[in-house]
Amino acid sequence: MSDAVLSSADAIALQAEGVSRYFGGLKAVEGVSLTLRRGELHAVIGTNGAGKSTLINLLSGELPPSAGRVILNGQEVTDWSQPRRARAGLGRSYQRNTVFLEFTVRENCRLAAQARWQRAWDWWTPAKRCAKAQAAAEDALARAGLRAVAERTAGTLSHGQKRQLEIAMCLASDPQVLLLDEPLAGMGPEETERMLALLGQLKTGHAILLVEHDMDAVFRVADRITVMVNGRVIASDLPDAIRQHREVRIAYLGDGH
Ligand SMILES: Nc1ncnc2c1ncn2[C@@H]1O[C@H](COP(=O)(O)OP(=O)(O)OP(=O)(O)O)[C@@H](O)[C@H]1O
Repeated sequence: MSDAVLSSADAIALQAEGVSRYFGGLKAVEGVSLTLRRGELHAVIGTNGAGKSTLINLLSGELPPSAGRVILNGQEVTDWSQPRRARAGLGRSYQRNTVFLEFTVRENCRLAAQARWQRAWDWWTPAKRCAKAQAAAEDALARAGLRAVAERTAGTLSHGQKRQLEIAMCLASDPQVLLLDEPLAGMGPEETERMLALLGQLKTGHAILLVEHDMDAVFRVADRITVMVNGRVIASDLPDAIRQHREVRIAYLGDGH
């Protein structure tokens, strides 16, 4: 079959088709299909161990699926490595902090940008002379609202600023699709507000898949919500419909009324 998958809507940025991942006998992700559109923030929620991070790993290419297909911008990428998917426009952030604490905010962004364009490089050229990576890093710093602290050592940032920096590092690789794993974890109210504002802005130019436990935040920013329980999708709909969804209320929100 041809790599090119015909898509009726150009707006579709990323698709999972019947994606599964087994760890021995454990079905961590089972037959998940999901569509992520440009300009959309699509949240994936579910209880601990529901398979959300595993799903992100399958989409980003960090884990191969046991079954199913992943399609990025109309092209099947199931067999592509994570770096190859990143070069094709798929960016991700992690639950754990991946910032280099001893480097400045700007240096962290430049490193992330360099990873994106390394193929086009002469490795003997010092990093700071790579104009494309520099420009991408500066743009990412500005979009993430971190210009004022660009020269600060990352280790001196607040927790919320570090999470913002992670988003900036993701943006520095110039992705069209952002996979964000719990960007609000451990944030106070003010930091949460700042991050939600940032996500709202980023939505315009990106397709965003957000895994998040903060339900208030999810229902405020999400255009669509997919609910996972025990590796499976039990509902995928607009936020208002998810709120009313009986199975979701029983399985996840804790009541059936
Ligand atoms: N590398 C692995 N090897 C074995 N089991 C794994 C592995 N990664 C995840 N699992 C298991 O797969 C299931 C789904 O885990 P996953 O981390 O995807 O859930 P999650 O929804 O992201 O949970 P949380 O909200 O707690 O982060 C869990 O039972 C977990 O223990």
